[in-house]
Parts: sequence; C-alpha cells; structure tokens
Amino acid sequence: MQVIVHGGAGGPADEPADRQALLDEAAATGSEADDPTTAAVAALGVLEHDERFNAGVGAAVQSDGIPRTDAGLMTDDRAVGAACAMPGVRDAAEVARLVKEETPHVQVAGVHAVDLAADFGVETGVDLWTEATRERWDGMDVPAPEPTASTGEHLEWVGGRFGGGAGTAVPDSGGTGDGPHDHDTVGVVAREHDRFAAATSTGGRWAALAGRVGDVPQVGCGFYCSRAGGASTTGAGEDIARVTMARRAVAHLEMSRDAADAAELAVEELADATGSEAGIIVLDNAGGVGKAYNSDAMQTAVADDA
Ligand SMILES: NC(=O)C[C@H](N)C(=O)O
Repeated sequence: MQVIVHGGAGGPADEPADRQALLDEAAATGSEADDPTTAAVAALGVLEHDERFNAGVGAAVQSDGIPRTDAGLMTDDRAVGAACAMPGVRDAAEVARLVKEETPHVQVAGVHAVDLAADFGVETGVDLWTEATRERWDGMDVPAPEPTASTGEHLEWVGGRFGGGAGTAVPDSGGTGDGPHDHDTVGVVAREHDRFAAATSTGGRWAALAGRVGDVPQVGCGFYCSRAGGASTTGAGEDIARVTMARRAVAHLEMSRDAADAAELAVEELADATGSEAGIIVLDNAGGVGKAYNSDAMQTAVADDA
C-alpha cells in the first residue's frame, strides 16, 4: 500500500519535528492496511487522536464555544461518505466510512451524524478540547456562547475575522484571522495497485460561525478519487469549495497528467481564481506522488510497503 498524508497547509509549525514523526507514523500505519479505505481511515485516526492537529482532539472551536468535526472519504469506484458538524466526535473519518458503507447517502450532518456514529460503536461525547485550544479560546473576544448571544451577534464578530459576506474567505490582513493552529487539517491518499481512497478530516477554521461547514466533507472540494488517482486538500475551505479543488486535481490525472503536475496546477488554479492559500496531496495510478502548496508550509509523509 502506498500512502501519502498531509498535516495542513499554513504557517510554519511550532514543533515541526514532532509533527513530522506523527505524520510518518500515520503514513506507516496506513501502509500496513489491507485495502485503501482501511488505510486512509487508519492513517487519519493516528492524527485525529493527537492533539497537535486540527482534527479530532484539538479541533478548532466554533463561535459558540463548541469544537465540531468534519470528514470526507471517497474511493475510486466513486463511493463517497462524509459527516460534518459533529460535536464530541474524535474519529470523524470512521464516521465518514460508516456513511459510505452503511447508508444510501453521501453525507450526514450534526446530531444525526453523532447518533449514527454511536449506533455503530464509534465513541461519542469525547472531550475534544486541549490545553492549547482552551488557552486560545479563552484569549478570544467572542460574544457569550449561545443561547445568551444571538446568531446575529456571532455573525457580526465572525464577519470581522473572516472579512464578512460573500467573496474571498482569506482572513482580513488586520491579523485577527487564521492563526497558528488553523492549518492543521489532516488528509490522506492511499493506493493499492489501481485502487484508491482519498480522505480528509478537520475541526474547520477557528471561531467560524457555529454550524459552519467547509470544504472537507464536500465531495470534490476537500477530497476526490477516481480510477486515475486521488487527492486531499487543505486551506481556506470556502475558497477550496469555490473552485472544487480536489476534483480539479483528479481531472488533471484523468487527462493523463501525473500527480506532481496535477497538484501544482490545482494550487495555481485556486490561487488565480481566489487569491487564497492552500495545499494538496495527490497519488496517480502509475505510482506518482504529488504535493503542492502556496502557503508557507505543508508537512507531508509518504510510506510504501511494496
Ligand atoms: N486548515 C484547513 O485545511 C481548514 C479546512 N480546509 C476548512 O476550511 O475547514
């Protein structure tokens, strides 16, 4: 099994060596699996369980003071599962797999996704807070958590951080936008011969409006897969969704470009269309590996047990 993982595109990480060791472990864990879906979920599980990443434990906190998780998963046969806006769910990629394999749907949201997880034995009610996220949250001037603050009050505050309204989701250059842990979304592409799975898991963007869902659980945006290969993205989810970034990368593979070119082109297209920053990992069906980003950093790891 060939596996590539990313730990999010953004600024340079505080402890890159520790994070790299975890990414290496995640890729190695995935590469031991028997099939690409199991590989993808196992690799993301390593990272969702670690508090350094903005996925599972350590997930970003939304404007009402609740961390919620999102994940999406797709295989080369175009089977898709995604789950989003889940409070207390660490193993979001497991829930995405459940949606793919146990339901006739492609996405389940909110409390119903949490109930589905519980019904199938995925742990719920997990405390996703860490010391670092608590500290960061406590330092933010957020309107009192609902129900005392209205959605309108939250929106006013959120608009100030993200630039407000439609248009680019790049945070205001004033500096109150994305911070050091916003880039720690995690993603994976796994390949066994000509079979693929691509998956992404996140807590989303810090202090986004309660209930906000980004690119990660949207097929073609945070993840995509076909017989040509697979891709997983990271960055400002609103902008990634506007250009369906993962789908673009895989479309390049389908037009016979290799993984390296597909990754570069997808980032260029995202930047041209939105002015935003993002990163992507890609595997193609000739064994090619692609990774590209226009942010300051994106850590990745590759493992291949062949
Ligand atoms: N850092 C990230 O990759 C965030 C993620 N794409 C989101 O917008 O939810």
